[in-house]
Amino acid sequence: MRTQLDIQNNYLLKGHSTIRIGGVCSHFAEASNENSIMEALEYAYSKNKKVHVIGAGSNVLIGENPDTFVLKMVMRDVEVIGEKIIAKAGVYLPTISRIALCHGLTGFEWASAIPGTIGGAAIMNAGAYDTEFFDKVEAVTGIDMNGNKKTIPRSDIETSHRSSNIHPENFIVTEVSILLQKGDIGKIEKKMLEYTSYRKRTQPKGLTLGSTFMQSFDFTRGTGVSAGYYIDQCGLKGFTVGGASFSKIHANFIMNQGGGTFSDVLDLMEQAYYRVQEKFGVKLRPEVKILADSLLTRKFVSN
Ligand SMILES: NC(=O)C1=CN([C@@H]2O[C@H](COP(=O)(O)OP(=O)(O)OC[C@H]3O[C@@H](n4cnc5c(N)ncnc54)[C@H](OP(=O)(O)O)[C@@H]3O)[C@@H](O)[C@H]2O)C=CC1
Ligand SMILES: C=C(O[C@H]1[C@H](O)[C@@H](CO)O[C@H](OP(=O)(O)OP(=O)(O)OC[C@H]2O[C@@H](n3ccc(=O)[nH]c3=O)[C@H](O)[C@@H]2O)[C@@H]1NC(C)=O)C(=O)O
Repeated sequence: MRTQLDIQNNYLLKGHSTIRIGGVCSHFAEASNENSIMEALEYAYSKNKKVHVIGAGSNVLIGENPDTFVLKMVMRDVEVIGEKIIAKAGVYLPTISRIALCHGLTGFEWASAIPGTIGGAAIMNAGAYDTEFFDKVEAVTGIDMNGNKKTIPRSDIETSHRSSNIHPENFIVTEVSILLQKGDIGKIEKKMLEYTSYRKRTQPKGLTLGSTFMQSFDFTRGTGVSAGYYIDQCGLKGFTVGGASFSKIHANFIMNQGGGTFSDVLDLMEQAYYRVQEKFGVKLRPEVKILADSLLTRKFVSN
């Protein structure tokens, strides 16, 4: 019998999401290498459970008691070869920005205060300040749900706003190769400070999942429009359900004010979805990933 992986039953997930909401999953383990991923897949298959991967949990809203195997990526090695940085999936984005700065490499300044991991960023095509994760990616390596290892070159990866054709239900990202350019250390640091300062001015601190909904494309203006703009225009800043509210600083951020629940957050999302649709005819699309067994009563999630 294989014993390397420490699998825990009936595990409380709350601490693994940055909004600090979430119930008990049937199985939980931390993957520190590829073997542990293989072992988790085998075990989940034997128990007929789906595997859900989490990184920093900065974008995942966790339901009451998901009957699933949650695998947290804690693979955190980083290698720098010339202008290339090869990072394991559990490495935090700001760590890469700081390593790039130390090596005088430019192109990853945008991520210096983004609270996610490389793996989460690859699945979601993370981005900020008109830059996207895949702008600097050379290849993504991972393991499919049958246990096969595969490296996907950037040329085979299709991306759009906050999405790529790498889907977590088929593929667990283990490593990303990022190609940057030599730059001026002073300029790199200045850019990082500017981004961090913009973030501090425009986004709230606290228990949140960052942007709740994606930007919507405005065809007349030919640009993406912040969901925060639409939600704000509907007068929802500060609007509260139970222990959760829309931030007074940025309307697209839902804050857990203490004691907020999964259903409080879904109720807020529902309010925003229907009010924005009524006022602007725009259908907001959730940016947050929802880890829950059933959402059949919440039609807005799949609209
Ligand atoms: N621009 C900004 O200001 C912010 C951006 N973000 C971005 O949101 C993303 C969240 O990152 P993170 O907190 O680590 O992710 P999460 O832990 O929140 O996971 C989000 C989803 O991504 C999938 N996932 C995560 N890691 C992996 C992996 N290694 N392999 C396969 N699937 C994976 C999972 O899908 P499943 O459950 O289906 O398995 C999970 O539900 C990042 O892209 C981050 O940059 C977050 C906050 C602010
Ligand atoms: C926070 C995230 O990413 C953020 C990223 O940090 C910022 C900065 O570049 O740009 C996106 O937000 P965003 O579209 O809301 O951009 P912001 O710069 O915050 O806001 C744009 C504009 O919307 C308007 N706005 C925003 C919030 C608000 O309450 N009211 C309002 O009117 C303002 O005009 C503001 O100038 C990303 N979100 C998405 C879904 O693209 C995340 O992914 O979790």
